[in-house]
Amino acid sequence: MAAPIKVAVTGAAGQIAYSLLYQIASGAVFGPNQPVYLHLLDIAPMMGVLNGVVMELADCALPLLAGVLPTANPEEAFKDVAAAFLVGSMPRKEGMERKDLLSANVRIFKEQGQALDKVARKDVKILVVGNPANTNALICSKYAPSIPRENFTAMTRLDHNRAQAQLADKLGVPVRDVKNVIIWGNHSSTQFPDASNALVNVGGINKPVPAAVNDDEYLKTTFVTTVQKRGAAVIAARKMSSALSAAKAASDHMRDWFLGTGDRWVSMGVISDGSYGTPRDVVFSFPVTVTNGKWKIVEGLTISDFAREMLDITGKELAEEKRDALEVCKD
Ligand SMILES: NC(=O)c1ccc[n+]([C@@H]2O[C@H](COP(=O)([O-])OP(=O)(O)OC[C@H]3O[C@@H](n4cnc5c(N)ncnc54)[C@H](O)[C@@H]3O)[C@@H](O)[C@H]2O)c1
Ligand SMILES: O=C(O)CC[C@H](O)C(=O)O
Repeated sequence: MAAPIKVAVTGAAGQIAYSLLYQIASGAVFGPNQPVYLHLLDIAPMMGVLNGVVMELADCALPLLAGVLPTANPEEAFKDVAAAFLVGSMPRKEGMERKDLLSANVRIFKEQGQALDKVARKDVKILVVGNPANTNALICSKYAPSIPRENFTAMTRLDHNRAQAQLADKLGVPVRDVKNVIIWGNHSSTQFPDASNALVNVGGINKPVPAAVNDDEYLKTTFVTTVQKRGAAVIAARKMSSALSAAKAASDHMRDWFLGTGDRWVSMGVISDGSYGTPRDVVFSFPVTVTNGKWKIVEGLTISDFAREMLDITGKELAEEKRDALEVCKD
């Protein structure tokens, strides 16, 4: 058995963490032979609730859980961590605009970037879940200059999983038989869910999804808007933002980053190098593959005129969010 790794989860008393912690502590993320020591961060008024979560984790009697540290101090939470799930921040409620979140949440990621910079391992892998996730990841990285920028990622895996599930449903196949959908851009309603390179396994042979669906209009309209608006639809139905599916997506993202993507690509918000004509230095969701713990943007895909337009819209929103966030962080 390997030595335990320290893993931080922020917003640990919240609803996403309530599903996520079990997945991490049961081995679903770092593998069945990797013990974990959980560092759980939340704000001081939530320490009572957090202690309840700590009790429940103990009561799960999980063999891979080497220990738990609940804390309200970011520097304690991030000390020597190999992985950090940055979930803690305010979720959007019905009636709130996503932009309302930016000023409320972006400061949290400035402070946490500074703490990570001081005390985390320099090879720490950071996944930002808290919204606006892409821009929060960018800000966190900006305030942690001693950690490589490629170690900061934002979660678009939930959108990726949603897109895969929509296509599987449309084609009447199990979700595992669809691969290589892409979420481009921001984790927001400007994201571009793209099925043009997706494959479906039919009788052991991979076929292009566009040919199998045979309905371009659906792929450009209903498919795109359903995925773009899925988070809002869950909020409207549950009166709370998605949590079970968000936790599953966070597990998928970190597992694939640590253990590799195999024969499929996945969507991750990563620092843009300008690939596919996107704005540089924003956290943009691309198709990536991962080997030996390093992600790489999938290159050489054809971008249609329709896709170009969609990539430009979401890129413009990210550039605007970056400007607004830097303004908020000035003081
Ligand atoms: N990227 C995605 O796909 C995705 C999907 C779903 C939700 N989200 C986002 O995830 C975030 C969390 O959602 P939730 O449903 O778990 O919310 P929640 O309100 O249930 O929990 C959030 C927790 O964060 C804590 N918190 C607030 N400020 C903190 C700070 N400075 N440090 C540490 N903890 C802090 C709160 O006390 C609370 O316990 C929201 O921003 C939500 O919009 C993102
Ligand atoms: O606030 C939103 O619009 C969405 C919340 C969450 O990010 C999701 O995708 O389910």
